[in-house]
Amino acid sequence: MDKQSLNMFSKLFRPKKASYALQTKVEKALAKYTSNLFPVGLAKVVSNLHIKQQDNGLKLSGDMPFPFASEAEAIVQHLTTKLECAIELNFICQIEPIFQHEVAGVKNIIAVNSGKGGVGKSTTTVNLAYALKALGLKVGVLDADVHGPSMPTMLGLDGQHPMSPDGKHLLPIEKNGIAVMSSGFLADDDGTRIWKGSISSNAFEQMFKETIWGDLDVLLIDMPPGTGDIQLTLVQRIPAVTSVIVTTPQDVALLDVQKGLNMFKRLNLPVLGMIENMSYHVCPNCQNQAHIFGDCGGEAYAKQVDLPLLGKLPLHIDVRQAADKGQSIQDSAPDSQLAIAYRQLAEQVCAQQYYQFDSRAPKS
Ligand SMILES: Nc1ncnc2c1ncn2[C@@H]1O[C@H](COP(=O)(O)OP(=O)(O)OP(=O)(O)O)[C@@H](O)[C@H]1O
Repeated sequence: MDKQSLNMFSKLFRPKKASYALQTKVEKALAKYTSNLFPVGLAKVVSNLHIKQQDNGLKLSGDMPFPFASEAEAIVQHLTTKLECAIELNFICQIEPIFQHEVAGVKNIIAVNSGKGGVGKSTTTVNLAYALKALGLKVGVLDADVHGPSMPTMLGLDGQHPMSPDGKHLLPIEKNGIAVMSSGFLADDDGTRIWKGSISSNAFEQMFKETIWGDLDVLLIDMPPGTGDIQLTLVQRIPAVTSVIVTTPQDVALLDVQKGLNMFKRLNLPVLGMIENMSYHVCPNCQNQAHIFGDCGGEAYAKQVDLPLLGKLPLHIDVRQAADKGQSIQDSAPDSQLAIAYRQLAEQVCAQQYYQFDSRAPKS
C-alpha cells in the first residue's frame, strides 16, 4: 500500500478520540450512576478513563479500585440509556495496597473476626476467599485459629503438609488458586505437631511471616473467636491490617461483638464493617424466609455503632454441606443466589477498604 492510501486507510479506521463535549457527557453519565457500591457516583471512582468512538457506539476503558462484576450489566444499561448509544465497558479492577507492611507481595490484609464462637466466621472466611477469587483477585487465607484450625477441612485440604524450600520458610498449600496456611497442616496425621513454633500467638506470627505468600491482592486471616492473645499479636506486630466482624442477628452474639469492638477501638484496629451471617433461612420447599436468630439484629446494630453492613448471608444447607465437604459454591453453583450473595459481599468488603482507607478514594 502506498503512503497516501495508508494515510487514508488509517484515518478511516483509526478509533476517534473523544471530543471535550463527549468527555464531559460521559463523565456526567458516570457521575449519575449511584448504588450501594458507588454511593458517590461512578465518575469519582474510575480513573484513567479513555473514551473511544467505535462504529456502533463508545468503548469506555479505565481502572476500578475494587471488583464490581455484580453491577457491570446495570452500569452498561445506565450508560446506554444516558448516552443513547451502544456501550462497551472495559474497566479493569486494580487493587492497590492501602498500608505499608513487611510481607512482600501481599497488598492488603483483612482479619475476619467475631465476638463469639460458632457464628460462622470460618465459613464466611472460606466463602469470601472463593468469591474474591471468582472475581479475579489473587487471594490467600491464613488460619490463625492455632488451637482449633478448621481451614484444612473446610477447604478440603486435610492431611496436606507444606513444603519448605530452605528449611526456614513454608510454601502455602494451594486450593483452586487460593494460597492457604494453617497450623492444621503442621501436625502429623495422628495430630502430633511437627512444627517447631510454640502454640499460640508466636505460632501465628511465625506462620504469617514465614510463609512465602507470593503476589496476593488480599490475604484473609481467619481469627480465633473473641478478644484474646492472637488479636493482640495481630494488631501489635502486623499493624497494617483491617478487619471485618461476623455476627448472627442474635442478641447474645451482638453483645460479644460490642466487647470485640471496644477492644479493636482501644488497639486502633480499623473495622471495615459487619457481616450478618445466618441472617434468615429460606425454606427449600416453599421459599418462605424465616428469621431463626432474630430479624435484622446485625443490621440494626451496625447502624447503632455507625459501621457499614457489608452483607447478609442466609442460613443455608448448601453452605454447611460445602464446608463439610471442602467444596466451593462458586464452583458447584456459580449462578445460585448464594454464590451471588458471597460475591456481592466480597465486592462490598473491597469497596469499603477503598472508600475508608485508600488514598485514591474521594474524600466526601
Ligand atoms: N450461613 C450458613 N449456613 C449454614 N450453615 C452455616 C452457615 N455459616 C456457618 N454454618 C455452619 O455453622 C457451623 C459453625 O460455623 P464456623 O465453624 O464457620 O463458625 P466459627 O464462628 O468459625 O466457629 P469457631 O468460633 O468455633 O471457629 C459449621 O457447621 C458451619 O458449617
